[in-house]
Amino acid sequence: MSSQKLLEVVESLRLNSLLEIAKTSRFWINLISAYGTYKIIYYLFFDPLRHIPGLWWSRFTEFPLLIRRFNGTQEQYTLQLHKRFGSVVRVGPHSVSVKKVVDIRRVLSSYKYPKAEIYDKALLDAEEIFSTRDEQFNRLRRRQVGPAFSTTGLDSVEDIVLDVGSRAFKKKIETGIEKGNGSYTINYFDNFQSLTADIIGELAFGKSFGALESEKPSIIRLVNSTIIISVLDTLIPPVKYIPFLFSKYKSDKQKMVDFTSSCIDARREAIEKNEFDKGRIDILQMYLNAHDLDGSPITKDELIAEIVLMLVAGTDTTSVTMTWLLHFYLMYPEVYKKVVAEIDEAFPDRSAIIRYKEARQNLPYFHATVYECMRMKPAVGGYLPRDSSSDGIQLSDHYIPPSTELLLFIEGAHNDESVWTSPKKYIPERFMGESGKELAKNLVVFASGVRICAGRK
Ligand code: HEM
Repeated sequence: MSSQKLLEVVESLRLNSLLEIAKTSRFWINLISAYGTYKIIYYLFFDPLRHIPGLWWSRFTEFPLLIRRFNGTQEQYTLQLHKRFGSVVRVGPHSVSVKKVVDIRRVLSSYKYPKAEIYDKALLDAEEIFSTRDEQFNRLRRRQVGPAFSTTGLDSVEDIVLDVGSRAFKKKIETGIEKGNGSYTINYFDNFQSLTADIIGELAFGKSFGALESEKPSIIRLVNSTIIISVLDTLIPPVKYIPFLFSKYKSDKQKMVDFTSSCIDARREAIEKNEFDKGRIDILQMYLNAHDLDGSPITKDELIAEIVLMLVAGTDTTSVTMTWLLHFYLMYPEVYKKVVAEIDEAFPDRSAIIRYKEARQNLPYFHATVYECMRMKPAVGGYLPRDSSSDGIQLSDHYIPPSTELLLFIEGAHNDESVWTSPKKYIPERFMGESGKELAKNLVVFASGVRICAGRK
């Protein structure tokens, strides 16, 4: 027998005996005990997050938190955890929830603590301003689109916004009341959603979607499908490669892309034919004028991704906020009466449309009610996940080691007793006067710092 053959026999014998051992229950009991012992020793003596308070399971898994995310109780649950454990709470093997405004603002103040890995999955395939974790890329995009959100930019489109927004909505309600002989039933969330989509349509796609006039606006379905299929692609990667799975959502997403592409072409054509108003500074125009880091114009795929992102980022956030504001007015009629009295006094002509600057200057109480609404019901609720960077970070009394996911808890910040008195109560007056202006700086409804919401104005 050659030495090679001998070696093969010995190998197979070893393998066979190993397989025999693996068949015994004792082997598995020993293996599990060894793993358990290793984990216990690790979590007691070596786990870098072992000093952060939290429930015992958080050392092993984030699963219980995930369940609460899906059943819609994450916010109340995390608030309870903070009440019990303090301003920084461990909620998973590598993640902590952060509640204090001062800590959250510190993390958000610089690019040193980038968006966490979860953002890597963009809405469409191309990188865009929101999901990028790259500082240079984000700076570039913010610079490029910035003029569209500046005071000059917003002034240049205010009439368009008023036309597709306030005037269109007023007309719809008046017509409805007329047709209904003085009575008109309206789903205000749906209408706010359509109205917001139409405005973003004008600013980012170059035309209103006509959603407000439609009974069942297809653009809302396309946006929702795009979000759903993008989330499914992220959670279950094979979905992307099996054509018949969730085909309706996939086809809607493709329609969304095709539609956006046709809007970009239409604007380009209007520019070529000199039919475009050069004084108009909007999102689409800013991106059409922009160049990438290497000096080349933004590609069509990148353009589409940026434009669709604006619609997704702006529609539900704004309409949910408007809906909550109306809810608060209904729940607190005395607040509503004060708002109406303030408007009547500053703008006695009820048929006139109030412009942004006039409202800003003359309606402090109205603005206070909006701030208080956003404090209590932030449209982007839950967590903003960030990475603790390669140096780690000191937050309140805790040092958070590198590579930890910092879950910046918005409702937590908006209920931080060191900042807000009686945080559970709706008190718009807290935002009045000079002290109110200072207090408003503690709102993180639009995040804060370098990645603050680009569309917050
Ligand atoms: C009440 C309305 C809105 C709220 C509460 C809101 C909230 C936020 C928040 C919390 C973020 C940070 C998200 C994170 O870091 O994960 C954000 C980012 C962003 N928002 Fe808004 N948003 C609103 C409206 C809008 C509108 C109308 C637009 C555009 C038309 C917009 C565009 C963006 C963009 C582009 C970013 C990404 C900025 C960056 O990462 O540099 N948002 N928004």
